[in-house]
Amino acid sequence: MSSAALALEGVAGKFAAEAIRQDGQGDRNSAITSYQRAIDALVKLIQLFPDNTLNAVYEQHCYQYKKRISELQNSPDGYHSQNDNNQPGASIHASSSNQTISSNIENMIIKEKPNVSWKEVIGLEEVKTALRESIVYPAKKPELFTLGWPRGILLYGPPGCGKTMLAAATASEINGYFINVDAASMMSKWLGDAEKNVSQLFHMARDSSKKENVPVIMLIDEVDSLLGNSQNENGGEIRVKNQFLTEMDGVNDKGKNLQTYVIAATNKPWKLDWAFLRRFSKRIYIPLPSLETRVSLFSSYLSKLKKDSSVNAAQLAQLIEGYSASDIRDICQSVQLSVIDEFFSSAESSGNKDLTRVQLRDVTIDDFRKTIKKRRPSVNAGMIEEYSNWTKDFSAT
Ligand SMILES: Nc1ncnc2c1ncn2[C@@H]1O[C@H](COP(=O)(O)OP(=O)(O)OP(=O)(O)O)[C@@H](O)[C@H]1O
Repeated sequence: MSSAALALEGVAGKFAAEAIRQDGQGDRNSAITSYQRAIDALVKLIQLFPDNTLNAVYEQHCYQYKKRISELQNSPDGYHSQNDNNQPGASIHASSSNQTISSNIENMIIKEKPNVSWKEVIGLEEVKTALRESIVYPAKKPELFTLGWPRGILLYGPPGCGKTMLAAATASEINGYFINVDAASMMSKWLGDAEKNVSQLFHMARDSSKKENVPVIMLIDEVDSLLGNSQNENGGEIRVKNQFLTEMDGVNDKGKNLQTYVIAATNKPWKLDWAFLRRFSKRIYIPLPSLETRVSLFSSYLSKLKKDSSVNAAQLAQLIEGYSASDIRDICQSVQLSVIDEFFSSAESSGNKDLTRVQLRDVTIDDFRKTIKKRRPSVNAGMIEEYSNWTKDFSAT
């Protein structure tokens, strides 16, 4: 989460805590004002950061605060309808309410049958082979694996190179559910006790797999944030980690009857300790795209662009060594946006309201050069060296 989002979240949390205290003391008017301020801060947070995975949780808080404001405004003493479990604050500090934690967890995870295919993941052929061997084959023919097979797979490497896509494509290949969880959000104070979140999550994955008899792939993104430096109020990182390890042991020991796989993803594998790594017996590096992959990435994006003959995937791929796949996508998008911008500006300045008469101009290689000049790769050379050092010591495919 960005520091601006964190700061805003802090403001909302402060008002909410104040509201709950005032509410508890029977200070109705102050409580209403503080609940309203908490709502305002949360609404702003949701508007400014629409992609934040915690937004569903914030919305739920807003709903509860609004409900409480209307109770306070409408009943003579404002207090008769409450009990401890449905106090508005119970879900913020949800340390004792399993039900709230469970609904929060369900809100923040996406359980879906994904429609990403292997073909859409460009390059990374060795990684796809490793995932086929570790997940796809055992899921399709478990009886062949008399010695068992690994359930925990770690994907590590720079951001934006396909870790999430690969996990989703694997789930799609075995026609399974894909549960995508952001570990940093799971540790957030808004979701209460992180230790319970972890067990709830595994419980839900196992349950879905058993009840519906489908394999489940659980992707835990930013898994390093489970293991330290979190904002967990109780400072319970060790307990969270132990809970996670226990759950992983449960998954690893279940034999061929359990079709639940845990893919952990991280950009900072060096933050993971051995107790953790031991449970992830496959550890696979997802590198920056090679020259060949960059050519394929550009070819794929260029095929959807209106361009002139100066634009050529092989030449562009040479220009952007060190960039990630998502950098490449962003560059192509940004080039397209700049010509679309021109399209609308020229239509407006010529007073031409009929957009069908204006022509979108072709993208040229110069458009790309300008955009690339303004945009640095999102990963630096120092980090790549760190990955390669870590790979020497810990990779396992
Ligand atoms: N190998 C790839 N082939 C095609 N597109 C890719 C590939 N890798 C990344 N992309 C593009 O970049 C976007 C981000 O990729 P993805 O989320 O899989 O990266 P990630 O490695 O999981 O990043 P992070 O570490 O930030 O979570 C994808 O939605 C896709 O558009």
